[in-house]
Amino acid sequence: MTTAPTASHYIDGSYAEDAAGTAIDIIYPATGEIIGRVHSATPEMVERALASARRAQPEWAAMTGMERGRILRRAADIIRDRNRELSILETYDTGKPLQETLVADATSGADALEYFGGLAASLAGEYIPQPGGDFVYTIRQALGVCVGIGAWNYPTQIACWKAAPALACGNTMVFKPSETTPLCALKIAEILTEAGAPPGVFNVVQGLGDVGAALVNDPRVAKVSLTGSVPTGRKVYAAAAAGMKHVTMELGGKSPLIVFDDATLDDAVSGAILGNFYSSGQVCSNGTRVFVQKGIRDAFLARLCERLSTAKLGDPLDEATNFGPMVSEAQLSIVKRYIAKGIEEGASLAYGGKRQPGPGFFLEPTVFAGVTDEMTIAREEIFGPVLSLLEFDDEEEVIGRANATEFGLAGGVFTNDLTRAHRVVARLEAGTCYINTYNLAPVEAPFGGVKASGVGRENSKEAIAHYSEVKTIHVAMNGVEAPF
Ligand SMILES: NC(=O)c1ccc[n+]([C@@H]2O[C@H](COP(=O)([O-])OP(=O)(O)OC[C@H]3O[C@@H](n4cnc5c(N)ncnc54)[C@H](O)[C@@H]3O)[C@@H](O)[C@H]2O)c1
Ligand SMILES: C[N+](C)(C)CCCC=O
Repeated sequence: MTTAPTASHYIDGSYAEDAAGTAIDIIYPATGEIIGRVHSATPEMVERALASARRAQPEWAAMTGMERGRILRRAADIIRDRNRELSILETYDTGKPLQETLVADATSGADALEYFGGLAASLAGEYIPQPGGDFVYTIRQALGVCVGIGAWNYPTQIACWKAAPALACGNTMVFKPSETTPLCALKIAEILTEAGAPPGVFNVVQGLGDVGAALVNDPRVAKVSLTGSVPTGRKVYAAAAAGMKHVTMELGGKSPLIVFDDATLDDAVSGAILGNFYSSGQVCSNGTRVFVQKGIRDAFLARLCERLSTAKLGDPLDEATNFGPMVSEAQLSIVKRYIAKGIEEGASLAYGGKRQPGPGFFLEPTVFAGVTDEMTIAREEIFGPVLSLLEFDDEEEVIGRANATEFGLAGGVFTNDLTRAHRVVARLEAGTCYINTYNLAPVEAPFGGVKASGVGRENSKEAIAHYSEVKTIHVAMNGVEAPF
């Protein structure tokens, strides 16, 4: 399978190239080898993409929801048919194990296209009766040209989670993938064209933050949806506000996962594994602050370390591998610095912590015990396979500590006392909470954060409100009275 893309960008229904743009190497995280190259979009490419999206939008919005939905659902079918090929590409782009990408990436993208394709025909307004037979009705209209900007951990999923609701509502999109993972969004663009999306409906341009900023600042853009870190979110939100644009911000987290004494031990350990080591820990919603009640603490730590010793690190294309490399040397270095900081500040390294010898960006799953709330590893998003274990005594205490963060993406609780479970999640300051499970994100359910972790929601019917506007129309049936 060739991984090198046909060209860097996808504009107006076909691939486009401008070699004048700065070259960006595509590096396979498992070997460190360069497997392709794209060029950052020049101002001319950005202009072509925005002009194409602008041109295509009225015609796309004028199609019925049924017609748009049919195209999105066809794209979902094509993605499912090519799941293996797309999953391999996702693995080359990110390094995530094929075992994982086969079930979590293109499939999640297909779910989004199928779900919003199904909703597209039902996007309707309201009829509101008024005195004397007058009435008001509302219609739901597209915003116009939307910009999507992606992070590197879920390149296919992020492209689809943004494109599907945007396109279902009659918007067009210019999407900029992360510079670290430029491959997968191009395939989604190609597939949407194959499914019947007119030229310009979904465009992809490559580049770093400057290209993202050029898109966000363009006056033709009505909405910006970013998946990325909080610092980038602050910049993008501010730039969008200057243009009074709509935003969706899917940002970082430092989520609490609370394990009470009465939890089923192996389920709680499974939750901690899913919430810390899936995608080598590079997941926004990860429950990286694992608060364990004192009575179960030793058993939890022992069982966690025992189960981590069975993780299979290695070639991500081998379907037996369940723990892959970090996405890049740069991200690995960031995480190694956090590990060093954890040791320096007095946390006890209970498992892992070392880079694997050989090529690629492999880092062992890492567990710190004896972590306190003030330590850097308990406060900052690490975005790597590092779990911090903190101890607690009682419910009231742990809720206060869990909420003592600027982030608010997710939170979880493991307990067999379901009354307590509901009581605790009701008080967690988080957009998505889990009871006796962790890190699920089906397309039918809203996903997003509160506090610094984000604005708006992706997925579910909630996303429709973030990609459309309501127009109110007042109709008089009995003439018009005026004071003079
Ligand atoms: N909440 C979620 O759903 C979610 C999902 C995945 C990742 N994330 C977060 O993403 C982060 C990791 O991804 P990352 O390192 O790619 O994030 P990042 O913030 O460095 O970059 C995200 C994207 O923004 C672009 N960008 C950077 N500066 C910009 C600017 N000034 N204007 C416009 N665009 C700009 C980048 O090129 C990239 O495409 C983590 O914080 C993680 O928690 C959040
Ligand atoms: C589907 N997951 C695993 C919750 C990932 C959502 C996107 C965050 O990084």
